[in-house]
Amino acid sequence: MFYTASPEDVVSGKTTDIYFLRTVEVLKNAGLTDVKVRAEFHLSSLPKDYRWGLFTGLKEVLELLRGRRVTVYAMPEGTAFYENEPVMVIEGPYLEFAVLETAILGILRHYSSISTKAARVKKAAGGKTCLFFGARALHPAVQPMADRAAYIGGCDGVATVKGAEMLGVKPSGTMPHALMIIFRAAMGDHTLAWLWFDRSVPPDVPRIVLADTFLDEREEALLAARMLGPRLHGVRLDTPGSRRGNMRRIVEEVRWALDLHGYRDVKIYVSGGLDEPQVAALRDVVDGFGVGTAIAFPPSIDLSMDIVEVEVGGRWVPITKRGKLPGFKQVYKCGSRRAVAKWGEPAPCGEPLLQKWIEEGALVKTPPSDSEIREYVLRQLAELE
Ligand SMILES: O=P(O)(O)OC[C@H]1C[C@H](OP(=O)(O)OP(=O)(O)O)[C@H](O)[C@@H]1O
Ligand SMILES: [Zn+2]
Repeated sequence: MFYTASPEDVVSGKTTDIYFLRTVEVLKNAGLTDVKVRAEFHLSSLPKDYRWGLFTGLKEVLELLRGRRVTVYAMPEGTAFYENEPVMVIEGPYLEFAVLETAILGILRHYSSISTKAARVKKAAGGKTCLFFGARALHPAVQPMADRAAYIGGCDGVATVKGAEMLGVKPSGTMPHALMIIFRAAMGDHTLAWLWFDRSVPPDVPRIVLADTFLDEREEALLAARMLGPRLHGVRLDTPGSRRGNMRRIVEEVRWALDLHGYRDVKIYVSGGLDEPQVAALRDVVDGFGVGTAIAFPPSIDLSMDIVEVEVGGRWVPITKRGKLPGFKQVYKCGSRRAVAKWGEPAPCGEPLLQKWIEEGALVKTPPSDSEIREYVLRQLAELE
């Protein structure tokens, strides 16, 4: 048995915090079943050193809310946002979505945390390829959403079959150290693993060999280049921490040696324990990165939901708990600046960001594809600090 919730559990509200079930009971007993609210999703403080967040997870939230008597306004999935900006607003009878608040926040926070970190790593990579290798850090049941979050956040590829299938892309990956270990033990020569890899995998799979298992990276890279010649697409250096020292110098030495021997086309990829600083430090000497744990377990984008208006006697009354800003708000993108204004007031500048996606339970706007969201994110990355 896996300790995972089924889609039915989620849609039926079974994954809710218990106090929402009790809240529903109390409101029903008090005859307050039809009170309509406007509930705003926002965050008060970004993680340390973060200047923006990336709003993702909307596609699944719309799936969850479809058919419920609510109207949903939200920034398009993949929009960069700042502190105290509403990213989404749910309007309708509170009891229509009270037991879904936990799930909605869980979807938005988990997606946005991974996507924001993926975007930061992709930005640190300065245009170089950045593959998400983090499946092994996660419970397999949620792994496809992590792949989607990393992909729409800007990663160029994902490594799992299921994640790639759901995204409609080919899975990206190279080979594990296990392959060379077995060939070394069973046939006395770990480089035979590369030969059998080349003979075995489909022709469209790039021949990227792991060149750090037993020998020095420069040595293994040259052995691979000599063995596979023009069939060798690249080498992956996943150097163990005990040998890592100055990774940049190791990469520069491998690059120099490959070029010296006429293998200028062989690319160099690096993986293993990478985060933003290491990616930024290596981006001018490598052709791409494999990043796992740092994206799979990112700092939390702490979105929260707060009621900001309640309908009383047919009129919307602004109301919030202390520390929040009452009232239904729109966010305007004014060039590189943002403005938040009361919904319905004249636009202070630029373009409104929150759009209507669901009206009274019916989807009124088609969500973009995952690759369109990723392109949208990459366009924004260029102007984000
Ligand atoms: O989570 P990260 O620290 O960013 O690491 C991500 C990489 C590194 C790891 O190497 P190994 O653990 O050696 O695994 P394998 O031999 O199976 O490639 C594996 O290749 C992951 O894809
Ligand atoms: Zn390994």
